[in-house]
Amino acid sequence: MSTSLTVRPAAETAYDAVALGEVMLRLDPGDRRVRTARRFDVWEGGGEYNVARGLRRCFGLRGAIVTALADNEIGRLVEDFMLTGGLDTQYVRWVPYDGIGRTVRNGLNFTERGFGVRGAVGVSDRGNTAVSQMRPDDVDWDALFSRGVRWLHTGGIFAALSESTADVAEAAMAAARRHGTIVSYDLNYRPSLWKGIGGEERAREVNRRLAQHVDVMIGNEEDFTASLGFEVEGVDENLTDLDTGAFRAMIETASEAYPNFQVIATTLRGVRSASRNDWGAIAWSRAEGFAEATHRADLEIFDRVGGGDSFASGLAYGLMELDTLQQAVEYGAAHGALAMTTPGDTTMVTLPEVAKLAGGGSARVQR
Ligand SMILES: O=C(O)C(=O)C[C@H](O)[C@H](O)CO
Repeated sequence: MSTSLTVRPAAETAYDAVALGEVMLRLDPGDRRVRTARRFDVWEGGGEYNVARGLRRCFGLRGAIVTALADNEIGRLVEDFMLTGGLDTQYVRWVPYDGIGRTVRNGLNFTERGFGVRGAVGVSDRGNTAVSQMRPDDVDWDALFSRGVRWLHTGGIFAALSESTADVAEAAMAAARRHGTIVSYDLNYRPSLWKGIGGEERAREVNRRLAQHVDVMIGNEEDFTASLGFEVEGVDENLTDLDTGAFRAMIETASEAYPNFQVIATTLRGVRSASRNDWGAIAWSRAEGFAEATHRADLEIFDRVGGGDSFASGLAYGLMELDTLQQAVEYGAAHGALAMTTPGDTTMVTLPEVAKLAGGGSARVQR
């Protein structure tokens, strides 16, 4: 266990990680475009879910997902993916389907991954979903967390789904902390979601309220600015001439504003094109101070969606199972980098691959 956090020992818990969030069906046109597609690959994805699934599938920890789905064939396909992802689905709330989706439906996410100068394009079709209609008392949070949970992960995507989901997140986070569960939150600012419910002003009000229940706060520079109002001075959106000093200053300000934050972590991604990034990460903890992951210049990317979530799951794994914040941030950055080499939103890589890259290994053929 890292010296940055006191995480409950696995032996006295039912789950290592529980995620609260939406799980959508991702429709992926492969190397073509959505607008001219004739067939799609399907995957599942959701910012919060991807983290628990990564902890299960790559890192071998025990996880559950709390979400809601309309009970139709699409919802059951998402369930099939979640079962393949290895998460316990007993906390999925199944809402009767009305036959045409007038009152309740499941989220669809059409995303093409871009190539070179053509950026990735995402179109989500996720209004009026079962998960957006969740209420705080839909789940008996005290019953769940009294079973013993080491880690809860949720975030700013779930909080932005409707007027009610921020209250659901707050109920879950408060209950988790009452039972000694570490709470992580990825700000994941999505302007398209906040637009219908009060825009950036509401995003800040909601995220500032929820931040008071967070132990481990995660986001990139845009997230910290749009969601919490902390500026990273002097960087442009492509992070050219990256100066990590500006990130350190922002993190110090955030740590003073929220004494409950034990760890703050941000990815450093300079987007050179759809298929190339500069990639790194910086983390801070109250106990250990700053740690920076190895900076990877000009990283090749196959599918960037979910890279930040895989960073979060590698970081969480490190904070639960490894010794130092430096190891945790290296595992996060390595897992994020590797997850972006495969299609879909979720990880397809193994713990030995993450450990090797985090330790400075190369991509030489293994046979
Ligand atoms: O939940 C969303 O908004 C998505 O776009 C799904 C993706 O899996 C997720 O955001 C990746 O971080």
